Amino acid sequence: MFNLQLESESINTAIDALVDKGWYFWHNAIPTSLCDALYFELQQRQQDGELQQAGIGRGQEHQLNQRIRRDAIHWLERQTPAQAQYLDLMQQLQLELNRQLFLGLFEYEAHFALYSPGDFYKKHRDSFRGAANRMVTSVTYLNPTWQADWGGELVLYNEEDTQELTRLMPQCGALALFMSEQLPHEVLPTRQPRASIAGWFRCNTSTHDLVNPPK
Ligand SMILES: O=C(O)CCC(=O)C(=O)O
Ligand SMILES: [Fe+2]
Repeated sequence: MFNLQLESESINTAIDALVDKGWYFWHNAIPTSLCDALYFELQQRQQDGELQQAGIGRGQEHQLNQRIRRDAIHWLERQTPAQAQYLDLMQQLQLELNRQLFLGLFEYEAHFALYSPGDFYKKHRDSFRGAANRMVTSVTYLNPTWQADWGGELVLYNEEDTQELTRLMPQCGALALFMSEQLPHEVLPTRQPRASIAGWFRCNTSTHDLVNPPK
């Protein structure tokens, strides 16, 4: 697995969709071999007790809230070749987003997420009060197979939150992209362990008198 690249034509399709409708579901975006390696790593980290309960908010506002989200996470920091390859692919996407949308994205952050049976993430937007610097959300799904009756769909709603836009099954190698502040979304309760990498392309808001929040 060397020099993996996202297909440039598909990147253009994805960016066009983000502009037109605020979201895109990219089937088979991430090569299966890389997904397998990431899936294995996530399972290993769970067995070794290296996942942490996910929280809501950052810094002082950070609080565990089991009623809203129940996944367990681990931040990616290029600890393994698989993590580095995944982050390289997202960097490729970031360069194109910058070039085509002039978003001024300067950073990408991502964590593994494991939803155990019964886990969910209630409807929310991916930005925090006073730190609206997440521009585009990415979620890659790692389970080798997913069946329709296993639940765990990602549901996207329109900006006004009056209507469901789509319901996406966490299929292996698929990459969901959407505008972070715009679209409310939720993860429906899953019946099987559900493995993913959630990430955010962020822009620098420090120039607007906001201090960039710590992880
Ligand atoms: O896993 C997903 O499909 C979405 C996760 C999510 O909304 C989040 O982590 O903010
Ligand atoms: Fe989210």
